[in-house]
Amino acid sequence: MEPNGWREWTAADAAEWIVEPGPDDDKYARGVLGVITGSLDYPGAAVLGVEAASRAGVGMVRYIGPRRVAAAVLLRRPETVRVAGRVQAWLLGSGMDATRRSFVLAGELQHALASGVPIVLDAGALDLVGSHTGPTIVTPHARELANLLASRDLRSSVEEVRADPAGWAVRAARELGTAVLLKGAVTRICDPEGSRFTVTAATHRLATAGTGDVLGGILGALVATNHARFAHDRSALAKIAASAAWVHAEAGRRASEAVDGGPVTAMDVAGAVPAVVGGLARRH
Ligand SMILES: NC(=O)C1=CN([C@@H]2O[C@H](COP(=O)(O)OP(=O)(O)OC[C@H]3O[C@@H](n4cnc5c(N)ncnc54)[C@H](OP(=O)(O)O)[C@@H]3O)[C@@H](O)[C@H]2O)[C@@H](O)CC1
Ligand SMILES: Nc1ncnc2c1ncn2[C@@H]1O[C@H](COP(=O)(O)OP(=O)(O)O)[C@@H](O)[C@H]1O
Repeated sequence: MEPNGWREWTAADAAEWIVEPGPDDDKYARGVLGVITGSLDYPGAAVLGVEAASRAGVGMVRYIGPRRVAAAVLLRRPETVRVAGRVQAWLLGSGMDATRRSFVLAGELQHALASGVPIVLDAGALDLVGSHTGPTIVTPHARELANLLASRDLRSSVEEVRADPAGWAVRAARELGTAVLLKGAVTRICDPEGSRFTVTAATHRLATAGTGDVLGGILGALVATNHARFAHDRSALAKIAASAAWVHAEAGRRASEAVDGGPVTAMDVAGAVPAVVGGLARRH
């Protein structure tokens, strides 16, 4: 246990948030994840997030985004659905630039935020925190958190956030009124209710482009598949986020182990996710 109530999330904890499909389940009952990510500048973020969500186990992924980005997503994951419809959770913002948001995209994001379902806000959608209506988690790295807080008149710099990530994550959760997942070698997850969890990465090889987009996909999938539990547990989102970070860290470790401790790509991490999820499910 770290000071001030921070607790390292374990495999046993994460296993509680892996939902196994049953005989009465269909794709809708398991949970549908809506994804609005990627851009013409960063199409890969959409591909990686959808790949990771699909690999983490979800009923269906609906992808909304530019036609050319959607084509790249479908090339990799042809089971992705492009038709709008009901979802149990949204993943918004990876690979987007908040300063270059089209009118159409702004409308789609607002529609998702007004839906009342749980939301994961990443990268280029972090500025939209506050217009959410359902349980929401923001998933910044240190620079993104510093920028987000500065835009809310909470003076902070990336140096300050790096010097005291725990303190700034808690401050952000209080200020924003949402759960916070602050990425780093130690990922910190907290919420306004007082949840405080850490996930310590087993390999620093995760510090490579796109692994955060993979984390977003894993988290989106776990939120969608745990949708029925939000009504009974006010800290559900923080616990799900810690579980997603644990799955991500373990997938990174296994992907690197598979190449004798060598380098991993973001797609390698996504590829290792099914075995990690399977291993957790075996603990049930
Ligand atoms: N494949 C994909 O589609 C991927 C898509 N991705 C998507 O990209 C989006 C942007 O997210 P991000 O976290 O990369 O950028 P961000 O927080 O805006 O910080 C940028 C700052 O970094 C700094 N900087 C730049 N170069 C540097 C250097 N050599 N050495 C040191 N510093 C350097 C630079 O600061 P400066 O040059 O001013 O010092 C700049 O201000 C986001 O939507 C994400 O999802 C990513 O996941 C990657 C894979
Ligand atoms: N030094 C490190 N050691 C282990 N994991 C790290 C390290 N630095 C970053 N990570 C992890 O890698 C991921 C990077 O995410 P992010 O910063 O959003 O990058 P990107 O936008 O390129 O996907 C996060 O899950 C973070 O926790």
